[in-house]
Amino acid sequence: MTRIAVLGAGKIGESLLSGLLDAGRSPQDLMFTERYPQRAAELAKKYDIEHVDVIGALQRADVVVIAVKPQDIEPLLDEMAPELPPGKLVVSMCAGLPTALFERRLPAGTAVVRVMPNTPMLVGEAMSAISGGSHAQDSDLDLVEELLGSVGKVVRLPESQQDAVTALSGSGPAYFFYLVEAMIDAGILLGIPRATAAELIVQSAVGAAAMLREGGGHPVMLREAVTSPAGTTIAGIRELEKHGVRAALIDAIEAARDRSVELGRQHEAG
Ligand SMILES: NC(=O)C1=CN([C@@H]2O[C@H](COP(=O)(O)OP(=O)(O)OC[C@H]3O[C@@H](n4cnc5c(N)ncnc54)[C@H](O)[C@@H]3O)[C@@H](O)[C@H]2O)C=CC1
Ligand SMILES: O=C(O)[C@@H]1CCC=N1
Repeated sequence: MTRIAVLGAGKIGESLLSGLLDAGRSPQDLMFTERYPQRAAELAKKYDIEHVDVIGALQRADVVVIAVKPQDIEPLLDEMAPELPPGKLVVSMCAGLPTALFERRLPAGTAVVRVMPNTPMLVGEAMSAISGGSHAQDSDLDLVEELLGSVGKVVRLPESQQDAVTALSGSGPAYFFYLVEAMIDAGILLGIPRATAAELIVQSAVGAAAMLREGGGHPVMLREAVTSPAGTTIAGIRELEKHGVRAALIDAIEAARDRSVELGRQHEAG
């Protein structure tokens, strides 16, 4: 069985470990590093997975998944570079960081796959986009697709699209959570208790997501079906248009894309 080490067990690292366990992977095939001892101890206990140091992870794992913040990548690469044995597959989940950075800093010929996942991995509903670096073979992409396919959907894309993907599906869940949060606030304004408002909105979000995915309908047609002539929905839609919500979302996603590009540029000289 492929042994997987996750370097940096924060939100994404934990989501991956938890998702892989739920998908049936044995705890013996998983390991992680984590710089905060208390966090490491909590996770080792919760999931019965071994906490190892970086050298142990690089020696024992077949696939090394990097899940530290882009801002923390430099010291980790310094630690990895002299210790990475040949033949290991390096998978980066770091926003903005190009495969070329890892290829430049790790031993020559290292196979690198860049992934942009998202936190719904925790419940087996991730959207992950994967791109191979210049030494990654089809078999490396197949392996990463199989791993991430067990915790959600996977698409293969050219690396040039990864910054846009980061803004769309990497950050995307945050924008849905933000909308849900705002809609619950609206319920409070209208005098509905918070718990009831949350139940109404969360189930509406789940139902709408299921219609988008399983009903195969176009979002415009689905929205039109809710929008009756002289009805309630159009009164609300007029306000959304008046406040420029569509343009705000487009601008938000463009800003997130730009930030991803910037995160990559910060490491260009390294
Ligand atoms: N949170 C999200 O929704 C998504 C995050 N990402 C990417 O995943 C990566 C991780 O993000 P999060 O999990 O949100 O961050 P986080 O801050 O929750 O987790 C990072 C973890 O790495 C640990 N760490 C840092 N340097 C380390 C080192 N040298 N050795 C061992 N552990 C180390 C930190 O203590 C922390 O627990 C980032 O690069 C981010 O761009 C990608 C997609 C979605
Ligand atoms: O906010 C971030 O930088 C990370 C990357 C995509 C989602 N969260």
